[in-house]
Amino acid sequence: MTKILCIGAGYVGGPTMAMIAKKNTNVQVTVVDINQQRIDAWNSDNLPIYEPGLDEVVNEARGRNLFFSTDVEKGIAEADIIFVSVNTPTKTFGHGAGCAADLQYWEKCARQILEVATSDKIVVEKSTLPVRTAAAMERILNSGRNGAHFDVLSNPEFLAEGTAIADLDNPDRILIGGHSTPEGKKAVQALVDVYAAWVPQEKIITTNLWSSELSKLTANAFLAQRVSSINSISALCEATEADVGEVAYAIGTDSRIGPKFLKASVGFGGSCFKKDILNLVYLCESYGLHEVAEYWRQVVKMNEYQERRFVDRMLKEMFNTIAGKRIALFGFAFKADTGDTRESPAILITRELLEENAEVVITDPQALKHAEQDLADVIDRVVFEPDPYKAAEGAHAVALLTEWKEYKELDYQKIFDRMAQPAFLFDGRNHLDHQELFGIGYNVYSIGKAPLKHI
Ligand SMILES: NC(=O)C1=CN([C@@H]2O[C@H](COP(=O)(O)OP(=O)(O)OC[C@H]3O[C@@H](n4cnc5c(N)ncnc54)[C@H](O)[C@@H]3O)[C@@H](O)[C@H]2O)C=CC1
Ligand SMILES: O=C(O)[C@H]1O[C@H](OP(=O)(O)OP(=O)(O)OC[C@H]2O[C@@H](n3ccc(=O)[nH]c3=O)[C@H](O)[C@@H]2O)[C@H](O)[C@@H](O)[C@@H]1O
Repeated sequence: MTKILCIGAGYVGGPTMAMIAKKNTNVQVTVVDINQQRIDAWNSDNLPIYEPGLDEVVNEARGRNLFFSTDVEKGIAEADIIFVSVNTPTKTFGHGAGCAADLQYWEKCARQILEVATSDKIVVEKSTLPVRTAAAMERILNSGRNGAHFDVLSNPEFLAEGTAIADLDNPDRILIGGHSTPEGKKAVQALVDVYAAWVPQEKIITTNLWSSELSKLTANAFLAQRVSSINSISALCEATEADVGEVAYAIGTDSRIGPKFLKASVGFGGSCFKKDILNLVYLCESYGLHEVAEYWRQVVKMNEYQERRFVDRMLKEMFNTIAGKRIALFGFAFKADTGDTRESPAILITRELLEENAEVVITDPQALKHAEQDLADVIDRVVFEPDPYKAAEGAHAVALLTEWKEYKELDYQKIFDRMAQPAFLFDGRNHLDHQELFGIGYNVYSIGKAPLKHI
């Protein structure tokens, strides 16, 4: 029986391995992590991440051919294929701080594999990494003296949070990068076989290692660029009374542009877009490609502009002062259907509102625990309220920051009746029915559209 190990039981490692185990009943899959609490949660009914459909997949495979453990060494010793899916955050210190990828967790794993392994292994980069990381990994792994041989593959993950299970079940493609040597090809084929259990062969793309590594950074950069592009146009729409939704629809019907990822918003968040673009920027800089670096850096700059612009607009429209005013933030997660708040625009927006001495109340159906951690240093200045009606009680403004479905279904008349007047609603996701809200009496401000105001 083939044994697969995954090091790192996070947003990628957990769901991805659960799907591999579900689809390959003849393969034993173990997911390990140094975080005991996380592993305990994976072994409980209360999984450590919120992801629609995840419970069912885990329940089907866990205990059968899917196991979660903190015994990293045992896992390494027994495995034939080792996925490494540890975090690769932006470096916060030393050379490349604020831009380069921090590879310390990855390298620690490589060294631990080298230390423990006594038989040949295929080591798969699942984490998102700078181009040519595999070369460094190969050098570390194959520096051992116990005769074990390691083939390094790149197999980046393209799932999006909130739709991880659907993305894993029916991926647009699986990308596997490897060497074209006989051993390299054999390793690639072993990984192709794992995915071929449910993914059609024509969707499994094999490339050289460097193309695979670079494709992951490029895919995220292109996706984020689309969001920044439409957000830049949203600013122009607000200045000209064009409607960004109409513009996005009109351009998206061009089959060369396509309709996806053109939703103007308060800004993109998530653990990866910013990190991966900065990683790309750093790589370009280190190869002396300064113009290319600057081109991509602008995508991140535009996103920061969009986040700040949202707060500036709130301030301006609420008579240039929000000091002492209660502002209810509807949603803190970086997108709907996840409890994840990493790089959520809500973090910067909360902090900017606090700078203006506003009284901030945060509500979110899944992300309040993470919100409390993100705002630990200002926790006594923020109220966390699971009930959106209570959050909005006495508020001068509601700002919708996450497009949770439940926010469409609230009774906005009831909310309006309990708010301070004039009542403001800032829809950072263009998620609600603005005409209806205006009819109730709200002053409605959305992204890239003319405001609907009574005052
Ligand atoms: N979150 C997402 O939607 C996506 C993330 N990625 C990439 O996947 C990688 C992982 O991301 P996430 O799962 O979000 O990170 P995460 O932070 O949720 O999980 C990483 C896990 O690795 C564990 N870990 C770190 N060092 C370890 C070690 N030496 N031994 C055992 N466990 C160790 C940590 O304790 C943590 O639980 C990153 O490179 C990210 O860029 C790629 C596609 C999607
Ligand atoms: O490498 C990663 O981590 C992943 O990053 C993104 O996935 P994710 O960040 O989970 O979520 P997205 O759906 O891409 O949304 C990212 C951000 O962009 C925002 N967004 C997205 C689309 C859009 O039209 N407008 C918009 O503002 C979302 O609200 C969210 O804040 C990519 O979509 C995945 O393919 C990739 O695997």
